[in-house]
Amino acid sequence: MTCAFQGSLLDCSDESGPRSLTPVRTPLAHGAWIDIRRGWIAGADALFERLAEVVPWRAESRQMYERVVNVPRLLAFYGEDEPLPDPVLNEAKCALDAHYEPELGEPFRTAGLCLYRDGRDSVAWHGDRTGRGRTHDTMVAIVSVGEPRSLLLRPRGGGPTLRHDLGHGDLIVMGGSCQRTWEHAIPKSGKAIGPRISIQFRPRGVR
Ligand SMILES: O=C(O)CCC(=O)C(=O)O
Ligand SMILES: [Fe+2]
Repeated sequence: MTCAFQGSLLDCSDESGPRSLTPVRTPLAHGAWIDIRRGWIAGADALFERLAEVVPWRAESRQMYERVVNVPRLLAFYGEDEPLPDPVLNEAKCALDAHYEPELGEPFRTAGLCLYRDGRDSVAWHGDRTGRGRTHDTMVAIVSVGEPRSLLLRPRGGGPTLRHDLGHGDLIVMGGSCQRTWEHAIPKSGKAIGPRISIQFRPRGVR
């Protein structure tokens, strides 16, 4: 993928697309950290509408003991060579690479998309530990559009839970040892909550 946009466009907040990438870093215990950039994507509501429409959302099911249960969210996955479903996601990936590649040592390669239709959709506590995230430091960058949902983080060995409400173009990057020493979750909510889409950019071999 080529990055055909000028750095200065990033600061053009009337345009849709990523604004300047000026995250605030919070070090966590055990060598993990998170970066947060609120309202990173301009035009996030329109991006939500386009993604809800064009992405081929799939329901997944999972064997749970002797039952097959539906995973309570819709999913789509774009592998390394697959075109992303919206040009703003290309711009976001290029901006993430420009900012993080010197530290990460490699570009982000894949994009996983999740659609939480309402407060009943959720994802249980987990680390992105399929592949290299289990053994190596890495980064997972998540862009959120639509209605904010709480992303919870807690140390794997126990400790207080952190909570960040993410939506409307917010960016969070989980880095360092976060996928193996911490867990994250999007809990169900009993409130009437509108839909949210998250876009997770990951390097090769991290899932
Ligand atoms: O929706 C989110 O922000 C989190 C998604 C997530 O943790 C995952 O798909 O691995
Ligand atoms: Fe995850």
